[in-house]
Amino acid sequence: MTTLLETEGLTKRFEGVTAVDDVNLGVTEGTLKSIIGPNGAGKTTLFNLLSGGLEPTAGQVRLGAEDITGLPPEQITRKGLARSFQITNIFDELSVLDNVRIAVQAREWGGWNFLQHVASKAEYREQATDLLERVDLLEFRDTEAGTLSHGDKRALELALVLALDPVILLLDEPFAGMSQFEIEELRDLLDDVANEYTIVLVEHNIDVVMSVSDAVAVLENGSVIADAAPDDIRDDPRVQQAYLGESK
Ligand SMILES: Nc1ncnc2c1ncn2[C@@H]1O[C@H](COP(=O)(O)OP(=O)(O)OP(=O)(O)O)[C@@H](O)[C@H]1O
Repeated sequence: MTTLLETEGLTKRFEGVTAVDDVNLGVTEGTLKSIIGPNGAGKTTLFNLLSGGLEPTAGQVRLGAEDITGLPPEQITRKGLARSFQITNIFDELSVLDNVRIAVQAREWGGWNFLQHVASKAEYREQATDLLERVDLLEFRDTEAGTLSHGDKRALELALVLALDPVILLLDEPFAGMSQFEIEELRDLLDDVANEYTIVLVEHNIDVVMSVSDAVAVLENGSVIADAAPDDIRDDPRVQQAYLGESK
């Protein structure tokens, strides 16, 4: 099986803190890998190193055979690694459909700066409609995006990421702040999307992680202390001590 995304010796030091410490991770094509760990373990920092938001102090990030270390986020996105933008990327006053249409068009134009011409292009509209169907939001196509429920905004956000036509998706705590009902809906959607895409999920919700992941990497103090199938992670005493025990 092909490793699509890989880090080697990835390290990020802030003043006095090694947030990510010599991390070697691989994400196999077609799988969903979750990254978990207690507060301050380095998950967000790792996520930002993978997606280009931060430059590492040392080490490498590879997408396929290509070294993408230190590239700016837009370039990394263009190479096929798309990260979720945590709702802030949604245009509240625009309709749900227009939000996705702009994202599709941004991809075609190679970036987010080319928002003109959005009104007329039938093919963008068609692609956007397909994506809304994909994330079960078609019934809300004409709704103002800002009025969607929290859960539906997450689904819209997923459509925006898919609009970039990625080879790999990085999702940063998509389940945060959701009701149980919304969690279950988004989990089903994620499960479905995971059949088609390679996904990296940073997530606090252990139940979700255990049910959707093919593999789980556990960070503690910036280091990977375990990286295995969910069942093995559940049974790993170091993980129980570092993380799972904490949430009980
Ligand atoms: N910009 C920064 N400057 C200095 N220290 C930082 C910076 N960003 C993160 N850190 C430190 O790096 C460590 C890892 O933080 P990070 O936010 O990556 O952890 P996390 O696992 O995402 O935590 P959480 O689950 O609370 O979001 C922490 O000790 C944090 O205080």
